[in-house]
Amino acid sequence: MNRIKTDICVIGGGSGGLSIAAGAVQMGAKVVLLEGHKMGGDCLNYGCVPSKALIASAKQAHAMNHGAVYGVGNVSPTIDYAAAKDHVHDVIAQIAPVDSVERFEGLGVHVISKYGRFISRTEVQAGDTVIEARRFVVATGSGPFVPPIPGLDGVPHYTNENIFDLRERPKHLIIIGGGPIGMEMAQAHRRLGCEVTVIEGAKAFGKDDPEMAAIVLDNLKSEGIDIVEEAQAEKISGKDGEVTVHTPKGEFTGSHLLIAVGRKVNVDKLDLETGGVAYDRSGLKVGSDLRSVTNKKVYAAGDVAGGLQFTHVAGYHAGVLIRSMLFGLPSKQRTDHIPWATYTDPELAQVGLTEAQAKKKHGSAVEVVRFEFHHNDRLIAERKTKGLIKVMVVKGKPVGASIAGHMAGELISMWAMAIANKMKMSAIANTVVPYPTVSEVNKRAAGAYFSPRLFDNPTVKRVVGLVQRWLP
Ligand SMILES: Cc1cc2nc3c(=O)[nH]c(=O)nc-3n(C[C@H](O)[C@H](O)[C@H](O)COP(=O)(O)OP(=O)(O)OC[C@H]3O[C@@H](n4cnc5c(N)ncnc54)[C@H](O)[C@@H]3O)c2cc1C
Ligand SMILES: NC(=O)c1ccc[n+]([C@@H]2O[C@H](COP(=O)([O-])OP(=O)(O)OC[C@H]3O[C@@H](n4cnc5c(N)ncnc54)[C@H](O)[C@@H]3O)[C@@H](O)[C@H]2O)c1
Repeated sequence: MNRIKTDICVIGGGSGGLSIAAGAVQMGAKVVLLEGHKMGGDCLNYGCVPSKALIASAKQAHAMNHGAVYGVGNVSPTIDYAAAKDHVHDVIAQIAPVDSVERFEGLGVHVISKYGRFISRTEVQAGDTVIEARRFVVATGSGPFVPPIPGLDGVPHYTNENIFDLRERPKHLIIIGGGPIGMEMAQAHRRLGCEVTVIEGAKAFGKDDPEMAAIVLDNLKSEGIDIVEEAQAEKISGKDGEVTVHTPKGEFTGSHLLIAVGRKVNVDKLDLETGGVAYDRSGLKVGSDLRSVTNKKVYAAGDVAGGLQFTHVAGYHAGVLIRSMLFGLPSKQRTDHIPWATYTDPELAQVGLTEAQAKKKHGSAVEVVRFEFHHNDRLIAERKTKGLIKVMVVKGKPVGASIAGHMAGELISMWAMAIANKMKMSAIANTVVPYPTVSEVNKRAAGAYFSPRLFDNPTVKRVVGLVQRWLP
């Protein structure tokens, strides 16, 4: 058995683990990184990257079919589903070197391509190596949760781990789960020529503001996606090529089945009990400093840390941990400024509190300002006018923003910056943005906050009247 002593041992080479390893080694720490499967983790191999690449194929197909309104005749594109998957894998391959063993070894990280498990409170074993570290970071991510629905075991089905390898185009894809994975995949497949049915046990986009979700859902339905809400999948039957999902709202039969009902954290290979690391179904039990509540040598990052499950959150955790592990400085995570976006068309994005959450927390102190996308000149030119921004404001400061519409995922960043830095609405209103850009919707939302204060204010009118009489 080999033995290694190191400053930091990172378990998991996905979004969180790689950010921590790269940051820590470049700042002078000795780092060992354990990855039992593919470097880059879920985001690169089975998540963000392949899903956004497939969405890009779908967007292209949709554009070809919808050119006439711009004076460019509609054409019915020839869709080669297998070639779209080649594009997906080519995109993964282009990004993979950044996350590769070679790159990390080049940075000075000792990479061990094995799964790690705790063999004591201070040691982890990976293959035939025992690593003793001053600090461990568990960044083992999550995988698809496959629910125990009767009959599912006996029927072929897909998850995010194998849908990107499917090369025959599904005639009719049934998706169980109307969260971000289900809805992104639903629209991508619909636009690539599949019939699509989404079966959702509660409300689709249930974590988002219902008014904003409705804007996106209307569009998805108008593209021909059948979305059945409040229809819990209770039983599955069928065989290869003909799968039936039984729900209280009826039976739905398709050719292929995708399961997208949430995530299960990866803790089973870790032997956390032996490491004295407490955990539950949502991940390691950590404080706001991301440190295990039962073993002070152990920290968590990313999906396994029990909070929001996004790549940018895993990256943010890396920053929080580096501050505390490398410099010994107090460092806590915040969650009020974390944005997220779902990359349907139109997109759906959120940061901070939704309208309902803001009203619950701040009562009558919250003011909600709105701006509809169809007033934006650039969006009119692009014919992308379905959309709305709502900003929740308390004492002149934004506490949340919700956006449904073209480029919502880009637009939300300005509000994430404002909330992260406790900026006032005036900071957005005072910013000059180029005309004609979609970003003007942000400024117009801030303007909507000040308009009544300036234009419907009798004192302002009186002052202006007086000044005008005296000015030469
Ligand atoms: C279909 C899909 C689309 C998504 N789209 C987006 C998006 O657009 N934007 C976004 O922000 N997020 C998106 N996400 C979420 C995002 O992928 C995750 O939040 C992110 O990958 C979490 O990073 P992580 O480092 O926590 O875990 P992961 O990236 O999953 O990495 C964990 C790594 O740990 C390894 N591992 C596990 N156990 C061990 C062990 N015992 N020893 C050694 N290695 C181990 C695994 O093999 C894996 O490589 C998407 C997810 C899915 C499924
Ligand atoms: N654009 C992005 O950033 C992006 C994209 C995809 C995934 N993700 C991440 O991955 C996570 C997981 O996504 P997800 O969509 O799998 O999960 P989710 O938890 O967001 O949604 C799952 C949905 O499945 C429904 N459901 C559960 N059991 C059901 C059943 N038996 N029958 C019918 N419906 C059922 C739930 O009501 C829920 O609406 C997200 O929360 C997010 O953190 C992010």
